[in-house]
Amino acid sequence: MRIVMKFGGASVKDGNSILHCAKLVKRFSTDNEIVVVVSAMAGVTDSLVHAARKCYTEQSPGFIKMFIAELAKRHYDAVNTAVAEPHRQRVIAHIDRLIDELEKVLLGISYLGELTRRSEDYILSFGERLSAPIVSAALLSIGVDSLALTGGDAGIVTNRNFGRAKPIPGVYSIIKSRLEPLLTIKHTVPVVTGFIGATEDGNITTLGRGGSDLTATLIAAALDADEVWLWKEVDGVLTTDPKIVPEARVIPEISYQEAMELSHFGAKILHPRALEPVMLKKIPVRIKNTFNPEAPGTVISDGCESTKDIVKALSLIEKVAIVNVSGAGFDFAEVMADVFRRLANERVNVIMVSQSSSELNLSIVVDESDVGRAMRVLKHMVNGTISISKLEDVAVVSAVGAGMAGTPGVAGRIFSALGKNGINVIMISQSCSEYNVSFAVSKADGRKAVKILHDEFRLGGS
Ligand SMILES: Nc1ncnc2c1ncn2[C@@H]1O[C@H](COP(=O)(O)OP(=O)(O)O)[C@@H](O)[C@H]1O
Ligand SMILES: N[C@@H](CC(=O)OP(=O)(O)O)C(=O)O
Repeated sequence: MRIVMKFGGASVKDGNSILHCAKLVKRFSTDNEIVVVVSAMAGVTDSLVHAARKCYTEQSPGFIKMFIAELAKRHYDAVNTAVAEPHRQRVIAHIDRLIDELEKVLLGISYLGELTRRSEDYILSFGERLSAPIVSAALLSIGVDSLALTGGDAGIVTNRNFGRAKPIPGVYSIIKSRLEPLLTIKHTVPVVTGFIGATEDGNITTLGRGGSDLTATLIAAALDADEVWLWKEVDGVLTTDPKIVPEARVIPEISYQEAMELSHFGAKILHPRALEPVMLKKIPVRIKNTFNPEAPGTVISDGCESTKDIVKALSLIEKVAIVNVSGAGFDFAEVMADVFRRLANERVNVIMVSQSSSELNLSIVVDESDVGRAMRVLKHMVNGTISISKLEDVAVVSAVGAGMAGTPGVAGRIFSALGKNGINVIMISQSCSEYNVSFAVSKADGRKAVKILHDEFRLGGS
């Protein structure tokens, strides 16, 4: 079989975990062709975001020194645990070069007081650029031939939408031309940096937070892989985030459509766009636990849509806000078109929409970090008839399941359970596919709402 295996940040959090991942790859590489995709070590991307923004707002040479020393130490420690000589020397020299480059970039940001999306992507790329060579060297240390590549080296060519870049048309043939010979001629295991790509002229881009899943599925589609295995710190796709409901259970099978709904509505188990490339080619995606590899995990595929479960899983997005456009006495379609054109031009990610048209009232859920920009672009529309307002500290809960389609009374059960427990619903949305009912509540009620519905639909069993 040809398998693309992605190891997330929690799976490569330290040297012991990296060695464990390398041994997993070795175990499966004897009978299979494997491409490995890795994320940055857990927490590294967040720390790079923080460092970039701190350097932008203040000149902080002391902070940079400390940050760089900690980052270097974490990676050296991992190398010392996971990599044997003679590979250790080589990978340490590579890390030294990257760390030196990162320090210079951060100093540059700090002195110039300028941080563009492009330079931010460049800084964020260091997480994966540091982890991939360590994983590759760990493989070499246990006798598995391997080569580390950046996303750009592997042919992940994207547009220039820094921060949320999209692969260009024709990307599959570029990826195939770069990776196929490594598998079929060199018989090596490529270790590709997740999350990052490059523009046609070589500038580093990122695919959006959590984007390593997307790197894996893009490569799988390009190489016509038999399966994608996403190694995570959980046993599979669960009925909800176990950090919210510890009794959440593994879902053995879930359809592409259901998994897409869940990830779009905040389930951090999967990047929201990750399934697009594999869905068309019907390549199954397995979610497996790095630290419990014998567990069967979850298979995401076509053809498991018929299910007796009405609600299969619940998701929660906590950091969102609602923007309201309201008024009367104008062409409804024209105003809608204008609102969404303005938001699209500003690259505001629209999470959910609800509207009434008797008198215009359009409610749009956006990410908390996008609300300022959304208000700024929409305020130009305010006149005698249109007004714009925002509501912050909101959470969105989604109930997902293909079995909801055509089953009467599901929405009734959801909202009466919430009502009985005193939870006020601010906004509701359900598409015609009936795969999902989503609603907004105050942020303070979000987790409680998930727990109530998990009990109501007996998702924890019994
Ligand atoms: N429905 C869900 N099923 C499983 N995990 C979920 C779900 N919703 C949210 N999560 C969270 O997603 C995380 C996924 O695991 P993680 O190893 O962090 O993935 P990665 O490193 O690949 O992003 C878990 O920590 C878990 O808390
Ligand atoms: N390191 C990137 C990409 C990624 O996918 O990471 P993870 O697999 O740990 O979610 C991020 O934190 O966004």
